[in-house]
Amino acid sequence: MAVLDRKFLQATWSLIREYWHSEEKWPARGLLAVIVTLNLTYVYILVLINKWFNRFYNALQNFDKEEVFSALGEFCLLAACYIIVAVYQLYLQQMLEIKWRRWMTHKYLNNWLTDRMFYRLQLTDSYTDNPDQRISEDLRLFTNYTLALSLGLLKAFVTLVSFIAILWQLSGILVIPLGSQQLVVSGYMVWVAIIYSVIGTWLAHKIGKPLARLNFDQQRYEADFRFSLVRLRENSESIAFYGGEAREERSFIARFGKVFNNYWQIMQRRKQLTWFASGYGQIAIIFPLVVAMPRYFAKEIQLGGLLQIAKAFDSVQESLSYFVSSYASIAEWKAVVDRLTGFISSMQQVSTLPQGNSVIEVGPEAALVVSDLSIDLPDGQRILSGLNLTIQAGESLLVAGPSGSGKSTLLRTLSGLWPYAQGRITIPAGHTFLFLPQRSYLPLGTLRDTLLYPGLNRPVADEEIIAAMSICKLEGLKSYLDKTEDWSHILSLGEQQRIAFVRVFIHQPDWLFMDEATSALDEATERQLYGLVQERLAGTTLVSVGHRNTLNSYHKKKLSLDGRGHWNLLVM
Ligand SMILES: Nc1ncnc2c1ncn2[C@@H]1O[C@H](COP(=O)(O)OP(=O)(O)OP(=O)(O)O)[C@@H](O)[C@H]1O
Repeated sequence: MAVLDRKFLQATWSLIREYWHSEEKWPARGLLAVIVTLNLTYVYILVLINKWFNRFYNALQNFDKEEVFSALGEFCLLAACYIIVAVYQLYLQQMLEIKWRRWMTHKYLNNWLTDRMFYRLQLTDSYTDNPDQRISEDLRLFTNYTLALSLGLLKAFVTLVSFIAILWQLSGILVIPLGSQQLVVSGYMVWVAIIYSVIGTWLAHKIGKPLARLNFDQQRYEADFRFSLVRLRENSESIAFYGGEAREERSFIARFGKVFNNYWQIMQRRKQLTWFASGYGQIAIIFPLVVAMPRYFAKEIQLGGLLQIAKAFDSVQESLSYFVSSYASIAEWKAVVDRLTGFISSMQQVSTLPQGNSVIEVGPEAALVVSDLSIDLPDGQRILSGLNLTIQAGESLLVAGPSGSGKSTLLRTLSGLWPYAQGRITIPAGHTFLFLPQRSYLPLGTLRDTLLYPGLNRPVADEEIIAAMSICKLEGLKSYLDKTEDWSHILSLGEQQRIAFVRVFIHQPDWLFMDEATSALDEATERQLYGLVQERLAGTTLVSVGHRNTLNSYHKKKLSLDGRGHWNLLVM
């Protein structure tokens, strides 16, 4: 099967092997062993039921009442075992699946969040669409398909071996007269089943091959469509102000158009596959009876034998046709593996790029020393060239310059986020740093969680939080500390910026970097907050980015950037 090529199998194996060699390997392997045993038991019960058919129908044909009732008793026993095995087989398989998924999800989340991978992925060219979907959806599908398909394959194989033996015994010998010669075929029903299944598999492959690509695309289009809807929800107010509904609707319709068109192609393919698979399945019901009938009419076998042959043929044919019946699932599984492999290789590619913090080192001085620092854009354009700067602890610096001149990018570089920088930045050992972006991030959760974000390694009493809220003029919100809301939609931009100042007063960092952190506030509030920072965090070094002239008076030095690489440092 070209779909299951060597490269795909290698990629799948490298996805699979991690869990089975992890710290959870022994419980997982134990559980798998139980599931495999149940699968084998299941096939064994099927073999017993197949033999039972012979006994029961022969008893019926011979009007042997006693034997019929005894066979019915045997059937009850077999059915009870069958039910127990079927229930636990599925239950334990699902248990293994969710444990495997949990392990993979934790691992992928960790990889995505370590070394700011989530940020660096979107900075680089190595574009991975919807990483969130890789983690939430594809890992689920991967564990589900991998277990279902591999256990299905095992079951098909064991069924095949068991029933080929039975079918071979039951087939007897077929003698085909060829003129004056005779062709003697042993186990002819086995050969018929093999030919029937090989033709079926080949045809299913021909018809179903494009499904792998189509399923891959479908997942991506669905995710893009969903993501655009989420963006509307998140930016509802801006869109409503702009009156952008018509533009949004056009874009939704265009995205959904891709979902629709791709699904339409999937439908067509599935229709062809269903035409074929159901026709193939129907023929399989009658085909063995017809082929085995000559021996029945020749009175070589009884009715029970005929039915047993038909059932055995069914089992052999069904397991040989495993690829036909699971073609759609295999195609989807391949799409999932391709997406996960793409995601992993993007992460690997990004991890080989220089880290944003590769220019940063820790030094003994209580100062931040920038030596010969140059910053580029991802396309190689230089926006800052050869910056030399020393900020002593306790000093204050304002970074100014026209919009787009690279002020925020300088802050990103100082915080170790921006990978396109050369030179050296020495930061003081043991000092704490806090960076406030222009748009304060408000996580989902209670107001208390939001105010303490990203968390402290000491307990913070409510009194301390409320005191910080009061000086930032947010005491009106103190009754909402335990309320869970989407705060970024409720609070005004100015309130959100004041929340960032509450964080400053609670975290009390040694170094505070603020990127236009007061841009949404009136000048009086800005003055009050800067005054409070100078008064209450007297030892804190302040580095601000901003346009307003009012900021000049809170800083001792001013660094001006022009966005073409030049810079100028002024002591005020
Ligand atoms: N992830 C990115 N990929 C490509 N270019 C980027 C990226 N981030 C920023 N830039 C570009 O870098 C330049 C500097 O951006 P930056 O945000 O540092 O400017 P700024 O001086 O802070 O502007 P403003 O005052 O408007 O906030 C801009 O031209 C911007 O388009």
